[in-house]
Amino acid sequence: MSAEWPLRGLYLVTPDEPDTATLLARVGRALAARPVLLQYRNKLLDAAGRRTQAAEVLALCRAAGVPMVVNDSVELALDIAADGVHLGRDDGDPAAARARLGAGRIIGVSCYDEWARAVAGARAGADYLAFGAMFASPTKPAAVRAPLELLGRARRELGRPVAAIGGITAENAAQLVAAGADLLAVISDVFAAPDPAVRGAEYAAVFRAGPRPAARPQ
Ligand SMILES: Cc1ncc(COP(=O)(O)OP(=O)(O)O)c(N)n1
Ligand SMILES: Cc1nc(C(=O)O)sc1CCOP(=O)(O)O
Ligand SMILES: [Mg+2]
Repeated sequence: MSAEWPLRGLYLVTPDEPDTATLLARVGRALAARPVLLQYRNKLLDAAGRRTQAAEVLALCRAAGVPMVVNDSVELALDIAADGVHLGRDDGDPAAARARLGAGRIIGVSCYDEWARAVAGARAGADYLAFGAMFASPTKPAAVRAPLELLGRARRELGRPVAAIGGITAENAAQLVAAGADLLAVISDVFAAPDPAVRGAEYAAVFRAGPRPAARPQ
């Protein structure tokens, strides 16, 4: 399936849940919050376990009409026919990923706190550029912190949707959207909540108040 453009809204990233039934139950609730994008991410399972989970999460996303990207692996994205991939500094070259995936699939690139990575990612054809960590992250406590100003600068100068990640909560989300974030990438605040559907739905109001979306990259 293709993503709705411009990409703007809640972007859910799955937690490291080893039990597939538990993960699917949590994802099922979270999808009820109508995220614009979901990333399958698991840093603990082996490749076979990740493939099984990713394929099952993709089926839930398809049923909900939500595009799903895979963290780290172009091969896994191709294998299960996901909607794209998210690549960090250790995950391969975004331009090579574009050559493998073609024009229709989503490629997101981690930029951390580094402007040069954002410029290179935009040149390589990334569909969105992710900055973080914006706040202290329960999932990645050692992540480098990124200044809020990078969000607005990327939005103004690079013409790509901008994702913010790291320690985002429904309470601190508004300042990120006001600063220029199009996508709020969230793990703990939604997936550790008693009901991910209820917590996820709290993000909708933040986007109604924020700046206008960035144009789709050419
Ligand atoms: C939306 C989004 N932004 C950043 C990341 C982090 O990617 P990376 O640095 O490759 O770290 P891991 O997620 O692989 O641990 C992300 N996954 N998603
Ligand atoms: C996967 C990831 N990448 C980050 C970065 O800064 O690049 S922060 C992060 C974890 C985000 O999880 P939570 O919403 O629980 O803080
Ligand atoms: Mg990675």
